[in-house]
Amino acid sequence: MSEAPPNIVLHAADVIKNFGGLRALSDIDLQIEEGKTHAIIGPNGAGKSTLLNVIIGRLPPTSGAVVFDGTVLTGKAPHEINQLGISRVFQTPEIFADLSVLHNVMAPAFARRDGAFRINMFSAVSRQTEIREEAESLLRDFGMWERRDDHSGALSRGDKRRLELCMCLIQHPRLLLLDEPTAGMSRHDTNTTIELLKRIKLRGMTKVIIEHDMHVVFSLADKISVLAQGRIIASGLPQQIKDDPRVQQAYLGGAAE
Ligand SMILES: Nc1ncnc2c1ncn2[C@@H]1O[C@H](COP(=O)(O)OP(=O)(O)OP(=O)(O)O)[C@@H](O)[C@H]1O
Repeated sequence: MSEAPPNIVLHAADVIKNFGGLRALSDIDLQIEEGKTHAIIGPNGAGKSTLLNVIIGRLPPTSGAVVFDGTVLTGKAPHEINQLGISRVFQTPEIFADLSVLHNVMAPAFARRDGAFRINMFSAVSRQTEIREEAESLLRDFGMWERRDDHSGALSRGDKRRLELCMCLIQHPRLLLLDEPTAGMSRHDTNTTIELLKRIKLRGMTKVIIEHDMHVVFSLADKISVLAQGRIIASGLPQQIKDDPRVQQAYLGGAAE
C-alpha cells in the first residue's frame, strides 16, 4: 500500500526579495509539512529573518507567493495572516511590559480570530475563566508560575521569550514560527524549552524554527533547510543535512558537529 502524500500546510513558491540592489532571497521554494518541525539554518545574513518576515506579511516579496493551507498570503496584512492561524515568536520579545505575566498570556486569547467581539456578558465571563485557566496551565508548563503576578517588563530576556511563547500558544496556531526561540536562555532553560517544544509537537502543531544553536536544531527538527546567500542550498532530514558537504562548506565551516 502506498503512503499518503504529506499535507503541505505552507508553500513559499519562487519567492524573491530585493532590498534595493541587494537580493536577500533568490528563487525560494520551501514546503512545510503539517505536524512537522522544519528548521531553517544558515550563516548570518543568509536571509532567514527576511524569509520569516515575508511569510508573516511584514515584508512583501518582490515576486513569488506564499500559500498557507490553500490561501495566498501575499498582499495580506500581518494581523490577517495571524488570524488565519500563523503565530510567530520574535527575536526580540514583543510583550506588554506594563502588564503582569498572567495578563500578558491572557491578552492574545481575547483577540478572536474572526475579529468579532461578543457583548454577551455571560459568555464573556465564562470565556474569561476558561482563558485564565489555560494561561495558568501554560505558565505552569513553562516554569513561569511563580512569576505570574510579576511585572513583565522586569523579566529576564530568557523569561520574556518563554512568556512570548505562552502568548503564542494560547492562540492555538496551526503554524508556529520561532525565530531563535532559545536565544538569551541558559543551557538549563534551553533544554526545558526543547522539551516543551517537543510536547507541543505531540499535539500536532506545525513549527518552523530559525536557530543558530545546533543542539536545539538537531533536538527538534524533522526536516532542515539550509539558506546561504539567499538561496536554499540543501533541504532534507537532519542526518542528510549533517552529511551534506555543501552545508559543511557553507554553514558549518567545513566540520559538522
Ligand atoms: N530592511 C532591510 N533593508 C535592507 N537590507 C536588509 C534588510 N533586512 C535585511 N537586509 C539584508 O538582507 C540580507 C539577509 O538578512 P537577514 O536578516 O534576513 O539574514 P539572517 O539569515 O536572518 O541573519 P542573522 O542570522 O544574522 O539574523 C542581509 O544582507 C541583510 O543585511
